[in-house]
Amino acid sequence: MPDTASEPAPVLLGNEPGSFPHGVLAERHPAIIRQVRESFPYEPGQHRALDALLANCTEGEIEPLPGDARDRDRWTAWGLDEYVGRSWFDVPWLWAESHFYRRLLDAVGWFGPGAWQGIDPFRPAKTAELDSPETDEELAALDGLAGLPADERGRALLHGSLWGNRADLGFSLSATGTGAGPRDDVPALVADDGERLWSLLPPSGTNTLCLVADNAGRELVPDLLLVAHLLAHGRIGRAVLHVKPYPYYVSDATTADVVDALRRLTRAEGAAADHGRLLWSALADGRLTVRAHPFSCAPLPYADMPGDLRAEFAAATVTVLKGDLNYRRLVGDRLWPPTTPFADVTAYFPGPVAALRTLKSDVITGLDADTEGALVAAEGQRWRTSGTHALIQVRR
Ligand SMILES: O=P(O)(O)OC[C@H]1O[C@](O)(CO)[C@@H](O)[C@@H]1O
Repeated sequence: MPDTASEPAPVLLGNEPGSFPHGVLAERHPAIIRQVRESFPYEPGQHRALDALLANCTEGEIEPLPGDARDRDRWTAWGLDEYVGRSWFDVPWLWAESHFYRRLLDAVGWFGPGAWQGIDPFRPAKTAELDSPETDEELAALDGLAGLPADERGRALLHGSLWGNRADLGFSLSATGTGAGPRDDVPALVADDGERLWSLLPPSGTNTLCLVADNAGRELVPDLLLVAHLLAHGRIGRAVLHVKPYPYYVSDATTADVVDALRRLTRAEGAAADHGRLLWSALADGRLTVRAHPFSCAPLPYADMPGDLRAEFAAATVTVLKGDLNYRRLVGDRLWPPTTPFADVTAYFPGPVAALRTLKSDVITGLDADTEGALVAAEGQRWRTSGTHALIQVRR
């Protein structure tokens, strides 16, 4: 196996029965179709389209997009023509998963025209999570941080944002995703560059943070609290929040989810409402911007990002990417040896970059050999996908 990024490791495919990627395509995608079908009083055409998608994505071949699809050229550029006629299991796993959500939205009428245009099939699950007692408790806990020095509060909020990534609704559909926490003899945090991240954001009031969000609800709320804290304490003067232009990977945040989360914060009490109001006014005066770039739903690694997005990340003091999928796209969706240096695989990224992620897929880089050894000794390879470990990795 290679141990440097100059010899890329194999791209993950979903065609090995028993593997994590295979389970996602063969089991999780059908479960997502079931969940979506149960969440809305869909009409016959939508049910037929969901039946067809279920058959196609489990037993069929990737099909061309209809001639009038508005994003046909985009998907052509993203490799569709190359994969048409092939099994979903034989193309890169990242590509197959991403394309699944494009097709699912088509089946329920998201792209329109028609009465169901823009109706998010995952919205019921997202709003239930936002309205849950757990969210109440997390927001109330913010008041308990009030007495801490600002830096300690910042570190607590960073960890809130990191572990918020466990709250992934797609992940919770999967039996492999549930499980006990890590054993006492292995670290929950398998890499911790937290202090390096803080050192990139001195309280000068002039730094720009690009935060590439992941899930809505119980992940986005702590992400927003962290942004509010950084703005309030001058560690950043401006934040750009990247969300998805359409519903994706079940719970990924869209602009509508940002609005829901901000309304939830401002309706809360105590410190949560203060943070919500700060963000509300930051949106109004331009200190906080929301972006929904098409590439955020691309089936490709960030190494292939277009020039405008590259320029945006290049202009940031640091770009923080949240979550497992963004990590896969950042380092490449490949079976790297775990000790492959994070700095090598992210060398292409146009500026300082940080990953905050709980481990929910086989992809991992930047571990030291002792940590990898301890994880394998304690858990075999389960630590890669169980969602019970996390990391903070930074490349300056
Ligand atoms: O919400 P996250 O952290 O990006 O995770 C998405 C999850 O979905 C998967 O892509 C599987 O569907 C996993 O790789 C990953 O665990």
